[in-house]
Amino acid sequence: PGLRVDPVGADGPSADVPLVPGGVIRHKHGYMRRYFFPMEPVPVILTDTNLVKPALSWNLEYLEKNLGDGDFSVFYSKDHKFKYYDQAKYNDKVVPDFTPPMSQATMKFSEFLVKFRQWKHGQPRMYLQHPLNDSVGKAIKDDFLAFNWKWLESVQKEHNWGNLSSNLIYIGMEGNVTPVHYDEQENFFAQVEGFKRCILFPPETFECLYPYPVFHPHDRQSQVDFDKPDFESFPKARHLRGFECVLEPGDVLYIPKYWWHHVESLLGAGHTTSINFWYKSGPLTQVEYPLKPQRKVAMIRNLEKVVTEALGNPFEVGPLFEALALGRYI
Ligand SMILES: O=C(O)C(=O)C[C@H](CCCc1ccccc1)C(=O)O
Ligand SMILES: [Zn+2]
Repeated sequence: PGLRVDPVGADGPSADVPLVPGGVIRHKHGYMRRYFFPMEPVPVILTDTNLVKPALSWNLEYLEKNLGDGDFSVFYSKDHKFKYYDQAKYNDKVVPDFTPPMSQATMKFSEFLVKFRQWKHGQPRMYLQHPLNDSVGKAIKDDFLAFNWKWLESVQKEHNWGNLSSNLIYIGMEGNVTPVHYDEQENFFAQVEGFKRCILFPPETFECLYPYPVFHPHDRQSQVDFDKPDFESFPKARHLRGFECVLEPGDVLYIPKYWWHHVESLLGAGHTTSINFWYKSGPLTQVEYPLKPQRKVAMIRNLEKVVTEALGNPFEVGPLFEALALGRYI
């Protein structure tokens, strides 16, 4: 459905779409940021699961009235990117000069809403990301219980997944971006309000997305900046090809474990609300050959951990793998 029109054409960006450096692409519901790689449609979006049907009434007023008086985690970013970092790895100080790219605050939902509504372009953007837990009000609890758990449990059983680990609710500003990363859990991503573009890459794209070392706070995130790609440092990023879709309220996207995904809230389309369902993986299945890319990524992660631990210094890992491979394996 997205129309690729040149933003300076007749339909140029409307007043509320800030001049985006790389340009924007018109979509029927708003604008998408333009990136350097080709994309094709995600083949399957689940539109009839009724997974979060009761939540389709969760507009901000309803949430303010019913979310209860708990504290919520809100992230701030000076730009549009909310690049996740692992606080524990940050505390380990393995990467001495790491500066967190976003700050975090906790606040009541009503306080969040006030700040969220008075936001102006140029101010730090906000992204509420919080686990749905039993601190919420009764109406939300009832809605939550009325999610289509029957369907979820049938999929979980059919694919031998582990337990549901968490449901997070995400409330983002239009234009917010979660940069490309992978998670180590299966994920059913449900869109509740607004329009979210998801760009997916299969696990074997590891070689073109150059994830940070596992001990880095940005473990599982790509070093490639989609807004300003550094092809000198990351030459294979030139070969990126993604799958994209724009999720509408009620849509569910299956994001398989180890699949890379970039998520952005459409510009000019208002705030977004999403709920994800992360599942731990089930019991390790029989190793089958040829090895699936997911298995190779897991192997690489284990090798990095073992070798870093054994060397006692992450900066010796590169030289060791060079000595092992150069002129011998490559
Ligand atoms: O559901 C998912 O997996 C997503 O990535 C959804 C994404 C926010 C996730 C925040 C995050 C980013 C990196 C590591 C852990 C958590 C969005 O909707 O913006
Ligand atoms: Zn994710």
